[in-house]
Amino acid sequence: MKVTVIGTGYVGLVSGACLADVGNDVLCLDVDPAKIKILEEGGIPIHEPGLHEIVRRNVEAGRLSFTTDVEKAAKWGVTQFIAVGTPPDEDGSADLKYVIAAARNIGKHMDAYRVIVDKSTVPVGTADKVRAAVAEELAKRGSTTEFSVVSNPEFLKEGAAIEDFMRPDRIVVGAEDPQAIELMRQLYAPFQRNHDRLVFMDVRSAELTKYAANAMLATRISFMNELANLAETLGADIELVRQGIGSDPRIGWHFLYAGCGYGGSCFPKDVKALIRTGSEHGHDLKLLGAVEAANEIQKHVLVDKIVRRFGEDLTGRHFALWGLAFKPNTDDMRDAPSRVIIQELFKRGATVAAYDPVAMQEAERIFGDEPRLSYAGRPKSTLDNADALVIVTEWKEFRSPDFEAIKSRLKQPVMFDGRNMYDPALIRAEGIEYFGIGRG
Ligand SMILES: NC(=O)c1ccc[n+]([C@@H]2O[C@H](COP(=O)([O-])OP(=O)(O)OC[C@H]3O[C@@H](n4cnc5c(N)ncnc54)[C@H](O)[C@@H]3O)[C@@H](O)[C@H]2O)c1
Ligand SMILES: O=c1ccn([C@@H]2O[C@H](COP(=O)(O)OP(=O)(O)O[C@H]3O[C@H](CO)[C@@H](O)[C@H](O)[C@H]3O)[C@@H](O)[C@H]2O)c(=O)[nH]1
Repeated sequence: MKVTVIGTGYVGLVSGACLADVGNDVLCLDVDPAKIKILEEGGIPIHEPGLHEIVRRNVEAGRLSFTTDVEKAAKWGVTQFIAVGTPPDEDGSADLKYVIAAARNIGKHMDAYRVIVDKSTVPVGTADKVRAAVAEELAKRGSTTEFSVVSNPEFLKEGAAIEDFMRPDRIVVGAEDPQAIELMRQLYAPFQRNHDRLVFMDVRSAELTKYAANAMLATRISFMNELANLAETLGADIELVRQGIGSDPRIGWHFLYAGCGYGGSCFPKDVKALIRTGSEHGHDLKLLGAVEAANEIQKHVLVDKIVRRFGEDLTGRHFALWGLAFKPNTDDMRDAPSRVIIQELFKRGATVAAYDPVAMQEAERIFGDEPRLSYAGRPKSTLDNADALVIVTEWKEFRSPDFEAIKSRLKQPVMFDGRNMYDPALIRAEGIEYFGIGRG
């Protein structure tokens, strides 16, 4: 099938590459010429494990190409995936300007039946807006070309995006037009391993399903974070509590890790957008308001611990910080807790030496030539003259650190572990003063 994917970010590029990998002819469009140039030259604008290889393979096979030409893109695929960003607007609602611009470009140039697939995370009712925008552009040029609009939200996680796309738990498709349903069934047939993963529903339910999933996951995390803070005061260990409740299949093991807050490009913005959708329709989603508020508090928990240990005024203090990305295996720092932690340390007069396996370039872009922030090529090199080590992202390479180096190179052996990577008893036995999240 000829497929167009609009937007070559984390979702668009992964979707385009995976759809090409199962034999489709995919054209990826982006309005950012710099991104397309990188892709055309064989590079990858983002860090996502396995993505480079799959892109390279499909470009070489002639199944995957890139363009900034909106007309070519609209005329290419019978399915047109919209996978552009939907960042929060000032009022918290999802800003649909990129989605609508993409839809208009399709309407301006399409010359045959098209299935327009909303893959971006968009509020309920967006398919109607996309349909109206396309219809308006067609009407302007007197075209009666037919089209369908389908909702097909994406559930991939950064860092595991290829695996998630290739072996999805479910593929949600909101569609009403039988021709569009059949096309989506054909397109996704190669991704259905041993059972049917396609869940067909009406468009509005599909749009809401995406927000429901993210809001539920964010709720679990905020619940565990609040409980961790309570556990700490009560002298209980949240890690043991996690093990105690996760074994109940009604609760399950996933997404129960307390930490220094959830970040990324999805949970914060999607929780906000769902709250906003609720209020627009007369529903005060109190639970989600609390989820969001608890997460804001949680992003400050590590600095609160640092202040309790070193005092409110951190002038002259220097901290080693491991992990800048919002989670491991990505260079994404959108809404990353590290950003809040670093700013809060600066505010109190401290300086920071940071290490991250892949996100340091992104941090340089965000912080510019900030003199209070330096970067090290290795985790150990951040430790020299630092008052304490602060761990913000649970990269695998931090799992078995060199405790001797931590003890000898820090001014005093103090560790703040924002992801509960270590057993407090073992770290303390090493002679390191240890502060985790909710560890009794
Ligand atoms: N990142 C994730 O893990 C993830 C997972 C599931 C769903 N989503 C959702 O998918 C959507 C995309 O997210 P992302 O992280 O891939 O975004 P991103 O910011 O990484 O990429 C979006 C891309 O779209 C391009 N773009 C914007 N307007 C365009 C237009 N009119 N035509 C062509 N290209 C255009 C931008 O230049 C950019 O390259 C969002 O709605 C997001 O909520 C993201
Ligand atoms: O037990 C947990 C699990 C995650 N997190 C944090 O939660 C955030 C989000 O993590 P994760 O969900 O793994 O990453 P994303 O790539 O943001 O993926 C989420 O958001 C995507 C975009 O909508 C969805 O497609 C995915 O299904 C959904 O998991 C990160 O800051 C994690 O550190 C915790 O604090 N505790």
